[in-house]
Amino acid sequence: MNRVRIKFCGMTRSEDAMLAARLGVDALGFVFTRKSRRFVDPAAATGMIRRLPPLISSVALFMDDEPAWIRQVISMVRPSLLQFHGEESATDCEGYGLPFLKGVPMASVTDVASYAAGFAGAAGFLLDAHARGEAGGQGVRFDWTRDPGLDRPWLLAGGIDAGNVGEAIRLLRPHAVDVSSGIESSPGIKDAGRMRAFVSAVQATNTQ
Ligand SMILES: O=C(O)c1ccccc1NCC(=O)[C@H](O)[C@H](O)COP(=O)(O)O
Repeated sequence: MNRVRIKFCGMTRSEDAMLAARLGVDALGFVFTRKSRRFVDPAAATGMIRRLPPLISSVALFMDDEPAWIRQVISMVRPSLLQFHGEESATDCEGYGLPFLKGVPMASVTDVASYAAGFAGAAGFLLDAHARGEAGGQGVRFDWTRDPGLDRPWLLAGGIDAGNVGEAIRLLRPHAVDVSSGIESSPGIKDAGRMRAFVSAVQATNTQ
């Protein structure tokens, strides 16, 4: 069975990013929409990313942001991937020449496969609990008995933590899990113990 990948999202501090790297996390998300409580300045994110060891993906997250801002962030940060969390169209998402993930607002989307079909160029999808127009990173989960029916890679997000990620993986077998609130002491401030526990819980499912 494939190893389930891990993405930590909403990184704002270098010490958290470095610990995530040591723990073997596959991807780190940096939130560049000012709608977020986890907004990080692109210069600060660039510094964090440059200190990371090779082969860890950096993901730049936006939500209905101005193209000029997105281009500015890309030219400074040089992320591996983009993540769009709002009402961006497929054309919007494809316009930057980088692989991208599209967030799926599960509270509003009943047919996930049809939604995904509208984004043929997506590298993958991030299924999150919130409704259309709402920010992610709320620590809320969706109904994990819903089969998304996707034949492309997707990340499970929303309300996962060390205590429930094992159950989530067993039920859904996502390509990856994405967590923000579940490893934090407050928005954007990651907790070392919660990060360690989360990675251990995911690794335990990889040996089952
Ligand atoms: O994290 C945010 O503040 C945020 C704001 C606006 C749009 C998206 C946002 N986060 C998206 C993510 O990828 C989160 O990691 C995902 O929603 C899971 O969050 P959580 O339920 O807190 O683990």
